[in-house]
Amino acid sequence: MGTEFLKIKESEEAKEIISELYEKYYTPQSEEIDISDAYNRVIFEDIYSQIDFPPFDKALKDGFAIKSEDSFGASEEMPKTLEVIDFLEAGSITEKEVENGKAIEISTGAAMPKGADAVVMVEYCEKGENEVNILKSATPGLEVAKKGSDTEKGKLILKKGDVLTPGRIGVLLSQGFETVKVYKKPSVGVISSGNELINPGEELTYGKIYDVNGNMIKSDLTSAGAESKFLGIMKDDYDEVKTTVQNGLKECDVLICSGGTSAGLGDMIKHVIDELGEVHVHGISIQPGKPTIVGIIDDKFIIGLPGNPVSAIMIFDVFVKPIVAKLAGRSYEFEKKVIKGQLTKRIHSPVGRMQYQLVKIDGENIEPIFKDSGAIFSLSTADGYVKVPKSVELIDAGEEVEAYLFN
Ligand SMILES: Nc1nc2c(c(=O)[nH]1)N[C@H]1C(S)=C(S)[C@@H](COP(=O)(O)OP(=O)(O)OC[C@H]3O[C@@H](n4cnc5c(N)ncnc54)[C@H](O)[C@@H]3O)O[C@H]1N2
Ligand code: MOO
Repeated sequence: MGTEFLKIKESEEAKEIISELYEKYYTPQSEEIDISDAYNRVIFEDIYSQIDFPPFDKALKDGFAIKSEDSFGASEEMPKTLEVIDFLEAGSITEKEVENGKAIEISTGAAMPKGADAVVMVEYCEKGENEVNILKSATPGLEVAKKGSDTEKGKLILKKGDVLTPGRIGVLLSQGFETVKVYKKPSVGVISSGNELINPGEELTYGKIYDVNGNMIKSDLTSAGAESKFLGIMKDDYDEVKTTVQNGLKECDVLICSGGTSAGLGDMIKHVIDELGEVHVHGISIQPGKPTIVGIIDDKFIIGLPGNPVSAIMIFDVFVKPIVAKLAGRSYEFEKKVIKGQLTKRIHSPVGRMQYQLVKIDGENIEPIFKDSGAIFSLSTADGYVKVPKSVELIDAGEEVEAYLFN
């Protein structure tokens, strides 16, 4: 088996290759789901209002529906007295019409009766047996929501790509939608590889370590909008890697492996992809994450993340998450925010590799905290990273840098 990297790619070149492969092999899919399951899903096509909302002129307060002109000049000292001819609850209707000198008692949410153009709140009325004293003058339209005043039939109410928040689900419910067409969540499988890896709950014997990458990457995939599955740990055994990869690809749109990507004896992923498909990237000129692999098998992405957890999550965040998010309809949510500040400590970076230096941010202070690619605790305290260009060996404390924030 060969042990050499393919030609190492620059970071931007690798991104372009990934993006071209995405365009060639992937198209976002949709599915119709029940509105009760719609929370946090992404709308697949523009949605137009099917009805006016509110669908009728609606009373906004409990009180009396009147002709506003009948109340002009009314006050506590000089109330206007009107005959009460009916009572309207929300959901009920009446054939009676409000004429001059008449009123209909009305509940919040009821349809306005014919003839009335205002509601006087019950607080400004004195109710008698069959009549009511109006104690305050009402303007036309007072305490009435006109039909279609919130949204008119045929108006664009939600756009393709909108994430379904409770408020947006509320809009769909007000329009009577039972189902909604959303982006189908891409199914993405994660596999960890390495003879040294053990599952949580297993005894930690000498030389073994707990698997970090599997469920760490799975959780980040969930945040990108994927249906993510951890498919377990595989040993550094060619046949086991091959079978696990083949089975994973049957049930997933994208398969992500970690570990076994570099040039060592136990590093099988590249050879398996060579046999089953094609390796498009092996090696990116960045730190951490140099041994990254991008391949295609059966028209699907197979990604080999470096085993070191910091490298794995950084490579996932920079190169893989954006395409998964795009397939899930949420790419724009993962555009990186950039802030400027001063470095608190000097950064050393390897010449010839772009470095993604983990940083902690405190106001204008940007503190480099990258130790090594296996130091998971430093990752847990990082707010983002600073990109150190490959030609730069050192950035001094006090210099201004740009930090890219994790989402
Ligand atoms: N001769 C060379 N050796 C290495 C190179 C190189 O270019 N030439 N690159 C180094 C770099 S950089 C990295 S990063 C690592 C990545 O290699 P692999 O992807 O083959 O990863 P492993 O060797 O399997 O593991 C590396 C390290 O990470 C730990 N690990 C692996 N998987 C997990 C996991 N799921 N959870 C937690 N920790 C994990 C593993 O135990 C090792 O300590 O290669 C260098 N070598
Ligand atoms: O890419 Mo490795 O991640 O430098 O440690």
